[in-house]
Amino acid sequence: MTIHVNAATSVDGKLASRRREQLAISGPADFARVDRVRAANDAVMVGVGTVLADDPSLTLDDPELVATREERGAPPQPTRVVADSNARTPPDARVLDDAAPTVVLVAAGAPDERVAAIENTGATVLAAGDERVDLPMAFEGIAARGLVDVMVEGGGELIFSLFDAGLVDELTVYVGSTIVGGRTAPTLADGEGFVDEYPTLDLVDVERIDDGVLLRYDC
Ligand SMILES: NC(=O)C1=CN([C@@H]2O[C@H](COP(=O)(O)OP(=O)(O)OC[C@H]3O[C@@H](n4cnc5c(N)ncnc54)[C@H](OP(=O)(O)O)[C@@H]3O)[C@@H](O)[C@H]2O)C=CC1
Ligand SMILES: Nc1nc(O)c(N)c(N[C@@H]2O[C@H](COP(=O)(O)O)[C@@H](O)[C@H]2O)n1
Repeated sequence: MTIHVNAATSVDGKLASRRREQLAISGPADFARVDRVRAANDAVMVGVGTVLADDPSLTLDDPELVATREERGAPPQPTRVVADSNARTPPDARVLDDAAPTVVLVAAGAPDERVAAIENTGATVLAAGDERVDLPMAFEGIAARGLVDVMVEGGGELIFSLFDAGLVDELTVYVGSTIVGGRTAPTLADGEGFVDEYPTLDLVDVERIDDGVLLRYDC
């Protein structure tokens, strides 16, 4: 199993503004790179905070990338995965449309009626953990369904938990040339934050793309 986290931040490390609305930090070349990373993976994952804030589709729009996947015997679109302990994903969210398969990871305590509403859209609901999605257990569950190479697009709460659990293999961060600011604006890694011990990463590549820089780390 491999877990590749990719995100775009401002120079000051923000994923979005304090309004928590989707912010285009990447330029066209970086968005095209993100699509190639999506195409290379079995699944594209976000936390429910990103679904509620951005209503992303998490699909491939470029027919050439779809064709490349089909040539290697993969499904046309990667499976979308949402970490959503309490089944808060709205049934009309774009991640629950029929453009690609979707797995919603919930906790055992998720309300039955919300789980049923998600299942009625055709998505698969997998329970892992009691109160909150247990990420190692959840990844075992999706690996059993053949989803072994996973790209995670955010947001900061989910990314922190993945580092906290030691689950990240690769991190790519596109740093756009802008300042967002705001003490409550989401950052690359939010959660409780580390103290005393911090994950250290190996910087393996630096590349200029559009008007920013792509940093690539082994974790
Ligand atoms: N620039 C970029 O590259 C990106 C920017 N964004 C931005 O980030 C913001 C959203 O980020 P954020 O609010 O952090 O949301 P996340 O997408 O990280 O979702 C966080 C939620 O995921 C759920 N979750 C389930 N299991 C876990 C777990 N084990 N660990 C952590 N979270 C878990 C939690 O809700 P629950 O307890 O209900 O399960 C949690 O509140 C938006 O403003 C969006 O625009 C997002 C992605 C990329
Ligand atoms: N790589 C990257 N650069 C940015 O500037 C971004 N704002 C994001 N956001 C992520 O992309 C998702 C949108 O996906 P769709 O275009 O709707 O498929 C969004 O939800 C974030 O995960 N990423």
